[in-house]
Amino acid sequence: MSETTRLSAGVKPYAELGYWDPTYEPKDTDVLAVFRLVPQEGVDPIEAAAAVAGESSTATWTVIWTDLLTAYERYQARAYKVEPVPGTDQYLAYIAYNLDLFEEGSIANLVSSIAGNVFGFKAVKALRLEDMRLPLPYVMTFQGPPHGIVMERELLNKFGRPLLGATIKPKLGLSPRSYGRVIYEALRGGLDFTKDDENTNSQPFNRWRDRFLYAMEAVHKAMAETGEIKGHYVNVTAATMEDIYERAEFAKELGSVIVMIDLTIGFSAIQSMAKWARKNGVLLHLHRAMHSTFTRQKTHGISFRVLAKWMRLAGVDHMHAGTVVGKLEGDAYLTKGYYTVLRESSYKADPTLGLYFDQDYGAMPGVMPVASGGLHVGHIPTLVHYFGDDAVLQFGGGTIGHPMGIAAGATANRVALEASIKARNEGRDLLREGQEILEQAARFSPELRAALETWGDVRFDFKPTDAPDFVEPQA
Ligand SMILES: O=C(COP(=O)(O)O)[C@H](O)[C@H](O)COP(=O)(O)O
Ligand SMILES: [Mg+2]
Repeated sequence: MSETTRLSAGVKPYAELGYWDPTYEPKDTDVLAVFRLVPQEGVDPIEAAAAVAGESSTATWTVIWTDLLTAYERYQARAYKVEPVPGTDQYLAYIAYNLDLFEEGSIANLVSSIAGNVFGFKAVKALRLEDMRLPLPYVMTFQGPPHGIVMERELLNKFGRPLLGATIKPKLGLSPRSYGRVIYEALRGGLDFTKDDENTNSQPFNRWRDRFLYAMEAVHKAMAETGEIKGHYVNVTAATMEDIYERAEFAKELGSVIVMIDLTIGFSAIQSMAKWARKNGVLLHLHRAMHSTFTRQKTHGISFRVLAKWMRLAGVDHMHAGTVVGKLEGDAYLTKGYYTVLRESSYKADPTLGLYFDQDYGAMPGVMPVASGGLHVGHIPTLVHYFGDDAVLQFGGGTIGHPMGIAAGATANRVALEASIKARNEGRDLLREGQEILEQAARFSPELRAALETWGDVRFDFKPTDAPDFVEPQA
């Protein structure tokens, strides 16, 4: 476009200002984003896509002469592909951003850029950030997980199987001493970890310092009795960074191998804690509290796969990533896609897993995904089938609700897991033969037998899908 055209004042379509360029070939170093976009009635989808590209990079609503004081063409994001989603009013808009638009190593900057204003644009009825490709030179400006999956296994000295955990329940109301007793029972019974819940912070009936003391006493006792390394995710979530550091330091002093934060503390606080965790040799567990407010709707918000990618870069060792089978929503194939985003060193685009772009993380370690929410022993073969070894499987109610007690609940989970791993290693099909494998193991485990009798029928309406119910349209 000539500079005279550009310079003439007034409001011009974003598409005409260079924010739409179907001939653009994305560079290896570009940040790529794909948005699911529903334009308002009467709005051209290409103009809507160009508007998103404009607002998330350099543009404002009218032509401004100061653009000419910059290398504006370099800084303009470009919508380069807009595809209709058949049978809907939706479009997939692909946008490329020059790497210079982003500050190194800042999730806050990335989110303010890509999601700053565009979700409130009048031109779009709905908008969802489906996926992003983050180029390796940009990935390398982030610290990433403080330790990662490989180092976590070395620290814990646990290999060849998923790890087992439990959220302490009831999540609110227990006194510190009773709380510690639940931790001790669950760990001595066979779990690797127990965990504070997302809203277990420092309530009047259970202040953080007291909770940490009793929790860590329980952990040390269970370790001494079992000869295994154990952990309790002490939730250090608090109102200010000073408070968070104070709690994390105290957890470390008490010998905790892991601390926990909630997503609600914010992206920069998470990055600060990632640095603290690496410096102090403590694992960092992230609960995704609040994520469903923006990840759940299918046409508006931000996909969980994008959040998972951001959190890997921000730097956590664990992240809740869905279960497929439990009490919370989640499609099997899309959830597998989230696990891929968290764990693999690199992967190729795969529409069946909801992965729109290739991604290369270089040497950045993987995050251990955590499956949690409404799980019980009956789910274990399916979970191992879908997620393999590098995951934490967590059973709160499914440990603490066991009719023979908490330690028995933990033992039932450990036996079911080890039986499933043995069967898988012998080449058995965990999806088809899961029930039979558990029944066989229960012959030698009264704890597993009782767990199956109590929860065996609780399915949360789960039906294993053989094929994804979601396939993205091809151009
Ligand atoms: O309290 C629990 C699980 O308790 P229970 O095992 O008794 O259901 C966790 O907060 C959820 O796992 C959150 O879900 P997600 O991990 O999917 O974010
Ligand atoms: Mg919870």
